[in-house]
Amino acid sequence: MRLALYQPDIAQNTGTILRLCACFGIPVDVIGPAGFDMSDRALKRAALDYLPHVELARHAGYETFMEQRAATSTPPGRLVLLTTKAAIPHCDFRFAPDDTLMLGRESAGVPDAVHDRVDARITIPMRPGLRSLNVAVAAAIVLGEALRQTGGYPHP
Ligand SMILES: C[S@@+](CC[C@H](N)C(=O)[O-])C[C@H]1O[C@@H](n2cnc3c(N)ncnc32)[C@H](O)[C@@H]1O
Repeated sequence: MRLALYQPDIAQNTGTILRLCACFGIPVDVIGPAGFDMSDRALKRAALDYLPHVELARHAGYETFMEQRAATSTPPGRLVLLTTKAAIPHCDFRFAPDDTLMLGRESAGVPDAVHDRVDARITIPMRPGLRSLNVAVAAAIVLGEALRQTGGYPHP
């Protein structure tokens, strides 16, 4: 399991997600350009001292991210997009241990060209009329379900 953040624009959210992934041993891909620098104080405040404990890969853009995935010696697994514009509820989706869960940017999600290129799209069901969850909250909800299904929680 991996998490990918598409052009994140709020440092606190990325810091919170990095801490989440440090705790569960989940590698993170940050797909640029991001709306902040990785040395941002707000990111560090949210991630606390967990940053050295997360495996972080940074990519200049979506194309380089996809090229790098294709270049790995083992098949990269599915790219699963979390989006409010999907029909499959995350609880009904069968996760696999090699899935990469991709989250959109806070301001605009992902562009149509990215939306159309992923292997699967899933949504966290919400009450009608409300726009979306915070990206870090969405990451925690889906990562929790994916780890539960795949037996991927750490076994201390
Ligand atoms: C603040 S939301 C983005 C809202 C943006 N206006 C849009 O139209 O996508 C940031 C990201 O959190 C994730 N997210 C938020 N709520 C979600 C939900 N109910 N289901 C799945 N993903 C969600 C998605 O990855 C989304 O791109």
